[in-house]
Amino acid sequence: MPETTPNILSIAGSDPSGGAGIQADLKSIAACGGYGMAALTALTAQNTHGVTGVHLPPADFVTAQLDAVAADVRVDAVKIGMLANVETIEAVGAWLAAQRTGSGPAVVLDPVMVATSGDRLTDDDAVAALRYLLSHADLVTPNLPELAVLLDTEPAATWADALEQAQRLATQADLLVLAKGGHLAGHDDGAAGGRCPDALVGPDGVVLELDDERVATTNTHGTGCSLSSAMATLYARFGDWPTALRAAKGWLTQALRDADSLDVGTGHGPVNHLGQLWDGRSVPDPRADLAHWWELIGDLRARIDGVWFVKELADGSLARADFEHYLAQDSIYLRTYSKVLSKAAQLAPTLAEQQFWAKSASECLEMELGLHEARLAEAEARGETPAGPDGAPASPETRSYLNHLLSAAAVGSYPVVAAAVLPCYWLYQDIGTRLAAANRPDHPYADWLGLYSSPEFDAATRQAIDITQRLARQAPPAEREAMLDAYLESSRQEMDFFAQRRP
Ligand SMILES: Nc1ncnc2c1ncn2[C@@H]1O[C@H](COP(=O)(O)OP(=O)(O)OP(=O)(O)O)[C@@H](O)[C@H]1O
Ligand SMILES: Cc1ncc(CO)c(N)n1
Repeated sequence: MPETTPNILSIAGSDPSGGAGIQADLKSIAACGGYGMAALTALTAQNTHGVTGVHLPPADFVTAQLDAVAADVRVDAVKIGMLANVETIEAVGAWLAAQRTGSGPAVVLDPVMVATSGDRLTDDDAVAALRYLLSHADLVTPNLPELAVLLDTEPAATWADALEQAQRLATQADLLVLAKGGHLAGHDDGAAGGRCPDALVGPDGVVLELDDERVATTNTHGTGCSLSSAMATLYARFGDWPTALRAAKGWLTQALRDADSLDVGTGHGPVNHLGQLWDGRSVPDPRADLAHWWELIGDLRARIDGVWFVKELADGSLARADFEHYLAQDSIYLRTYSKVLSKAAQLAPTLAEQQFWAKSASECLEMELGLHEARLAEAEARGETPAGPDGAPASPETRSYLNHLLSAAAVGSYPVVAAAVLPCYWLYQDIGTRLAAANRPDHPYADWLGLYSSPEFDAATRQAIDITQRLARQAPPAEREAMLDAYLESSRQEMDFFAQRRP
């Protein structure tokens, strides 16, 4: 593994049937790429039907376990589960307070109160102490009944209520809340076709909402334990909570899909924590996911639609002189962009990819000829001759975009070149779809807008995305970072290109 493996400490109770508690935590931590450690706060006698007994070690022995670990091991993140009574909560709180001076470990608190089976796992008088413990956590992961108890209110009946309650708790306790849809009313376990939303909510509202499928299984024992330890591990690996949630949710949903291939007990069985590893799949890194890259430029995409040129081209108010300036700059751009695509063809390891880039490079030149003809027509309409493609000077914006692409082509690897050329396909295709939709027979640029969207260009864009996606997944972290940097810079340049003004 190229990254340093993070050390994750679970402070939780034992479930001897292995589906929840520290047993679930250790499996989840391992599945998500961490080194798992566990300090026991409670022993439960438990199976897939419920809890039949609880035995608690003295609180100072919980402290002794925590001190032994901390005296020796760097702890990157802590997941806290079942804390059965006030003494244990206070012991863990005091230990956390000592750890969290300066840059201590990230802390995920799963405020376990009731098992999936309905059995109570926490004393009534411990609730106030748990509220106090929130001050030592970065993220709290209550299910809907626990969220309501922490706020001293009724459980949310709708997802909108749940988000509102989560924001209230985030504001009160000044931390992130992971609102979980597992208990959403009207969503019985096993119901097919339903959704199972989760959301990260901060004091200012929803940070990330994921609405995944609800897996039709009754084997959901320990999902809360598993999710919270996955969050601790993936945060330690990736360094931010939304990325951790994307990865954790994807992993957990698959572990639920794989759950029925286990045969553990006759009640609510466990999820299949390690099934993905057995199948040779580790938790995919969301930072290598191009859908995530696309979201990273969400603000920029929204701004492109508001750029004067795009707006005026769409509504037809664009001045002819501005249109001509754009045609001239686009000509210059395409000539060099075609060379960069040829570089991608030169670097491509397979015949299919070499052919794809070479064909794209050639199509760019055909498009350039089309632009040239359009400029001739514009100029002829005014009785002038336009500057030839080799004569028109590049604007500062055009030059800046091309310099970026040329430096990627000069020093970048094949994956970096692919990432650098991608936004020109993807953003153009995206804007083009909307521009083509704005077309009408009497539009002054009707012919032109008609060119903006074609099934061929859509297919080429899809292929460029697929190639880059495969390269991003295969790239080691440093190269993936370089790919993302090149992609983000090209996206900004694309925006500035559209926004440029005629001198
Ligand atoms: N049937 C399901 N399909 C997909 N995801 C599910 C399903 N049931 C629960 N989840 C997910 O499991 C996680 C835990 O949610 P839940 O609200 O059930 O927490 P919990 O009650 O703390 O769990 P536990 O069952 O361990 O007590 C959430 O990410 C939730 O979306
Ligand atoms: C030990 C333990 N911790 C947490 C839960 C919550 O699922 C459970 N059932 N058992």
